[in-house]
Amino acid sequence: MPLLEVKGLSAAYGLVPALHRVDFYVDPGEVVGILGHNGMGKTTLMRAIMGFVKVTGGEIAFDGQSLLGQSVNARARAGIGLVPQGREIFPNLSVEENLQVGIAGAGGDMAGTVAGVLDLFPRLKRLLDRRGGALSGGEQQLLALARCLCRKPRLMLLDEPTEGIQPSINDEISETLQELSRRQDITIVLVEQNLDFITGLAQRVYAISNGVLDRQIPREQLTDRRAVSEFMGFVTA
Ligand SMILES: Nc1ncnc2c1ncn2[C@@H]1O[C@H](COP(=O)(O)OP(=O)(O)OP(=O)(O)O)[C@@H](O)[C@H]1O
Repeated sequence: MPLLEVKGLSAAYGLVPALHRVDFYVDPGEVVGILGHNGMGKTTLMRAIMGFVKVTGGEIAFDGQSLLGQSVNARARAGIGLVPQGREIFPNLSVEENLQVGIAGAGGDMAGTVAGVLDLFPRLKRLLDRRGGALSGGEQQLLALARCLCRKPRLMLLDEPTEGIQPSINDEISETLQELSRRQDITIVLVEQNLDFITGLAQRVYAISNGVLDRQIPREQLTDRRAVSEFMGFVTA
């Protein structure tokens, strides 16, 4: 059974449609990529799964249970974690405090959880006392990923983790996510415009274009930029 199954999902902002009958699934342990240009509906899709965007039709099932009608908090408790675009961190808290703040009061071994997550982020380990706002964009993205992991999600939704980030840190983010998917029982859905990043990580890749997501890009075509452009809704000359 898929861990996440999205069927015929539609969403709109007022009268303007943003997602049209989106269909895809993610099996447990997979890294699935969704490739799309600006404004094609990637963020809307991630936010709809997390419960921030009202859906107008279709179904989202997580672990066999419908998510529709469930609050954002209930979805988070069920094991879904969103790392939003724009690296949601607290700029005035230190790196260490940023990691603690989301799980304070949740019970359990907070120090152990933070230490376990930091094992995957050697760069952050060296910056524990640095204010979030004084980190580079790439370091902030690593911190946003680490913050999400402290809540021990089973499914991570990543909204354009490489946006505006230096290629050198992209490689580090990619390696961290690869290591994470090898080491832990975690499933990842990643929306991106960055083809190289997505093909380096994802086992399967879908294309989203104008809110329509119904086609997986065959693995062997991911190296053919013209074919990928066509899947993304732009036919090159
Ligand atoms: N709050 C909103 N109100 C009205 N329209 C919106 C809102 N948010 C997004 N849209 C519109 O919905 C469509 C999809 O936007 P979305 O942010 O999901 O795209 P995206 O693929 O994530 O783009 P980007 O790569 O630029 O972040 C766009 O046409 C956008 O203008």
